[in-house]
Amino acid sequence: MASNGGDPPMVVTVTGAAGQIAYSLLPAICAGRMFGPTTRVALRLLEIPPAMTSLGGVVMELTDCAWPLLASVTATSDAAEAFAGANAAVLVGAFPRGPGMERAELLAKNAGIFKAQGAALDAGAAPGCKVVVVGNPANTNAMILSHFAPSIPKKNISALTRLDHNRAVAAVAAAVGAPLGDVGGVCIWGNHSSTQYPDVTRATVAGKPDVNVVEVMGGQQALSETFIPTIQKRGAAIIAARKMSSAMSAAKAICDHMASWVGGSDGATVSMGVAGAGEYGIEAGTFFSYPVTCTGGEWSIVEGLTVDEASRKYIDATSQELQAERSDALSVLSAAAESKL
Ligand SMILES: NC(=O)C1=CN([C@@H]2O[C@H](COP(=O)(O)OP(=O)(O)OC[C@H]3O[C@@H](n4cnc5c(N)ncnc54)[C@H](O)[C@@H]3O)[C@@H](O)[C@H]2O)C=CC1
Ligand SMILES: O=C([O-])CC(=O)C(=O)O
Repeated sequence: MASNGGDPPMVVTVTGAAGQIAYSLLPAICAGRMFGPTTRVALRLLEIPPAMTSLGGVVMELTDCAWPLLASVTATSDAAEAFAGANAAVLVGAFPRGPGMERAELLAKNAGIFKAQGAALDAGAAPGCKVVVVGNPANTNAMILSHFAPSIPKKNISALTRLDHNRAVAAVAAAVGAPLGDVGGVCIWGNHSSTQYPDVTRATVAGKPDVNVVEVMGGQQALSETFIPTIQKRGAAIIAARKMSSAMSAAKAICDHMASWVGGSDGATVSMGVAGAGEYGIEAGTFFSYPVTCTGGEWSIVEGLTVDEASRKYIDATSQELQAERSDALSVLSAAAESKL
């Protein structure tokens, strides 16, 4: 991964910086988990005014950690200040869902945040700024953000589905009794929601070419009845248990997402919510989770995969949900924006 030892630090904006994901994420960034062990970072932390006192405490803690890679910290409730010169932006700030809610129900609360922050990014981000949207509903919020940030290339905006990917990899590794790092070929298709399709039909185990992961996991019916709904509903299970949504695992996934994107995925397939060009029959421009590889700071959708009939049904269902969320976003946002989204 690139070093910037003698260069100006990388400007990294994190929104929702006083929230629970950020509390796990910020130390991981400062420890080099996102941009590597030699890249210094200048953190720009954005919060809403009522959370600024709490954010002040987070800043005190970051300072007290004495991170060698932390060049500076700015805490602000001004989006223009937070995004000015950003080389990377992690958009966490949003309302989380509570027990019994679907993520799409957050749209009415969160759409306005991504409209405003899209405009602020558009005005101030550094050229080449890489953006990951975490706040839910993440795919649709990424679409809204992209619309209001027309100067930022769509390829530089993404939605986080790496948490779902990591959940699926962990489940496969446990099922086949292999180390996590040996599992490959797993991916998440579609929306970061309960319609997502965690796909293990091409999963492999390094050094064990004879292992058929689908068979070891009980065959297609068992996948449909157990594995797939377990991954789809994992976020809800965590909320039911913690009374708060996932945070530690979300922070880890955000670091993985950015580390793969910036530093490369070493040929491995990972999952990112990105605006494709119509691959696999998905409407072009939809922020859809695809299997991707990353190299040279760019993601590429893995093309030419065979999609079996069962997989196609799941992919179509999650695609339809995203189209419905898009319509909901249209009705939530202003009439002026509606005609163009
Ligand atoms: N894509 C994914 O895989 C995941 C997404 N999430 C989502 O991430 C979001 C944040 O989750 P948590 O950190 O647990 O929530 P949290 O409630 O602990 O923290 C969110 C923070 O965002 C702040 N905030 C609200 N509006 C803001 C704005 N306009 N600008 C800046 N900050 C703002 C709040 O003051 C709060 O401190 C939620 O929408 C949650 O559903 C959570 C886990 C995984
Ligand atoms: O489920 C939620 O609302 C939080 C989240 O996105 C996840 O844990 O995947």
